[in-house]
Amino acid sequence: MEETAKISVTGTDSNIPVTETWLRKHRLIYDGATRHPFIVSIRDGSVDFSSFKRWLGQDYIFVRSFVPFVASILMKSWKESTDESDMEVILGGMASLNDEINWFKNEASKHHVSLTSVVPQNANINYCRFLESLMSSEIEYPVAITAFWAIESVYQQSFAHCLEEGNRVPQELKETCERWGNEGFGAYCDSLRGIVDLCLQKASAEVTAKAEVFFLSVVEHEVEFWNMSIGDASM
Ligand SMILES: Cc1ncc(CNC=O)c(N)n1
Repeated sequence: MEETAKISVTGTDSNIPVTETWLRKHRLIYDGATRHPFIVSIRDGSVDFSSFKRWLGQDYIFVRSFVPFVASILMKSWKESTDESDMEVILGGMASLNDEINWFKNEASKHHVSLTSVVPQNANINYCRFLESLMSSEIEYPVAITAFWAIESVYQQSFAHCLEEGNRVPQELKETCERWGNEGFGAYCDSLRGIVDLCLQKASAEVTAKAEVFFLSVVEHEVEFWNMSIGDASM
């Protein structure tokens, strides 16, 4: 009882960081993204390789749209952030995307996936459109950085879950899991989370409420993205 009484609905309780209140409040939907059947199948080794290849090709397209999105966050942090170190965290994220694009090309050739002939599927198109809408100058920095943290953290938690004790990840997919599930990427996500919590501590209730809506949208888009990867017919 004590515990629940402390949870603030608006996220303005200064004792509990906003991201913590959201993760408690939206636990089920969040776990739906980080424990999706596609992720579970990678973890237990039952993954269908055609699903993996589909994911690989689609995610390459997503990551290419993600780069200008991160660039727009960098711009917003330069204009709107009160903390100089934000820019360095975001820049670090951008730098790793450069490496990531090369990794995708290399991985695709290993699995005989032709990246130039991948046709973006609906879930991907919708997600990329969503990213583009967040690049608008109308979107406040705290809202945009919230979405950014959520996007990175769903991948980090999903792939870190694959690497947990007792996993049966196929050899060919270990590197993929390591890419987002490694400790360094975890620390980077924690830094982003810290930025979000600090930003929202200072933000208005209106901006905080808007950030929560976008947090949930990210989680929903991530679920749709995994659904698309396993070839869900409803896509
Ligand atoms: C659909 C999706 N969400 C998050 C990430 C992780 N961020 C950058 O790589 C990703 N690659 N793809």
